[in-house]
Amino acid sequence: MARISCHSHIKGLGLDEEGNASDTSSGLVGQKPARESMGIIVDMIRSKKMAGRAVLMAGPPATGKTAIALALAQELGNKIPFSLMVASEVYSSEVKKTEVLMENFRKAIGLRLKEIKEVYEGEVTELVPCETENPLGGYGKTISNVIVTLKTVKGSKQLKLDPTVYELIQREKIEVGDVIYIEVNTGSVKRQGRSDAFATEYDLEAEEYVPLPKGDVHKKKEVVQDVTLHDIDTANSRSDGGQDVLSMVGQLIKNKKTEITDRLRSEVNVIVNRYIERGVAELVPGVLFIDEVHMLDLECFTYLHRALESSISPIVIFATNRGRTVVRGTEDIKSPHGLPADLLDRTMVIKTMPFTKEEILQIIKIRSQFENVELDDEALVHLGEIGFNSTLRYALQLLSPANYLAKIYKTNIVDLKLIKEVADCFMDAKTSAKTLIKEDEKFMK
Ligand SMILES: Nc1ncnc2c1ncn2[C@@H]1O[C@H](COP(=O)(O)OP(=O)(O)OP(=O)(O)O)[C@@H](O)[C@H]1O
Repeated sequence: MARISCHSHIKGLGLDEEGNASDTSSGLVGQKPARESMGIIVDMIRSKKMAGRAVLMAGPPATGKTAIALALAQELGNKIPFSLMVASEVYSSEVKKTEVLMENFRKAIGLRLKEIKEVYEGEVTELVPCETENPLGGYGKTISNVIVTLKTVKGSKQLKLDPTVYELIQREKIEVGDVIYIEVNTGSVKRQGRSDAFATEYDLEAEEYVPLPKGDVHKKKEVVQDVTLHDIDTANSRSDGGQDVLSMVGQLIKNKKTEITDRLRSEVNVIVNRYIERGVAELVPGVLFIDEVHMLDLECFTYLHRALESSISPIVIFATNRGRTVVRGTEDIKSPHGLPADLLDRTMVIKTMPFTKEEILQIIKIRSQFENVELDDEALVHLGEIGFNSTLRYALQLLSPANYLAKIYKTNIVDLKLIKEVADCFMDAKTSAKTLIKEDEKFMK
């Protein structure tokens, strides 16, 4: 069963070519001004004019701040890094607050490495392993070499390769008809996809089809790899980490937070800067999204202020649903959104507004389709009412239990009676708060 998260229905900002938002598009409903402002930010990020800036998304709970930020990530695609954190993540007993922030900052800064490699590239037209008697005796046979013929638009070439390369070919599951390249220096083999000539007529396929390469089989090729600074830090924190950024990229391992020291980071920065100066690498400032930013304290804000001014800063997007509140880490300094005045001054604020009844109905409809919940009209209208009178989140959360009840009652359609039944089972936050106040009043009497 596929897992569905609360934002899975969001596929992008849903803007047209001129950057205007329609009522409902790409899973997003309403919030047109906020979506259009985000659209401008996407363009500025793409043209690299946004680094070191901060954006604050402010609005009441469940008005789509996180949803719009995730839509921005979808618009940016996977070549621009996007790192998402919730502010309370910084409070760990093992890792310093600033360390957590620094790690997320570096996850949001990408590096595009370009390397000119000498390769053999083409579509495999022949793949024949040659066997010989095992030189150590015994009955088995061993592979002495492998014959691979590669074809390009310009011509074809037969290569006689070492048995170790054959192992790599097997590991990459390469067959005749695949387009591959073999690096001359390292012997590593990379499968780029299946040749266009084998493309089928299916509407949906897992296979990626690539055109027949141009030029000679033996050539110099520019290979591009996208990594983040955090990837390089982690690769380097290994005891056997290499000295060369490019060689380290291939050795990415699991996170080992405590091993990445400030010294290591500054060493990585020096190497990265050298690569940038030589034109081998290009810095790609990405996006760091910090949700519930009012949870950060003064120490974190001071750190953020400094980090935003550094030459390699990503774009930072904050989100909060608080109005005027005390800045954490101070005695009683109140500030809008719980952000210190100087940091607030640096940010551009995007506002999200409460949804109308129509918009709430539309979102519930999209979600019910996404979660495969068949609602009848009355049930949909009633859920809309619930969403409008309590919160959108509460209405969305009732969908799954209602569907579950429907299964118990052996029906496929969730009707008004079922929605009323689940709404009786689970209380929303507002009703719960009112009940508690009443209880308190009774107690005081
Ligand atoms: N404009 C929208 N279109 C479609 N779905 C939306 C929209 N806005 C919010 N949603 C959905 O409503 C739910 C709540 O939204 P979200 O978590 O983004 O709110 P939020 O503003 O970040 O809330 P909070 O301030 O409590 O963190 C999510 O499931 C989200 O996908």
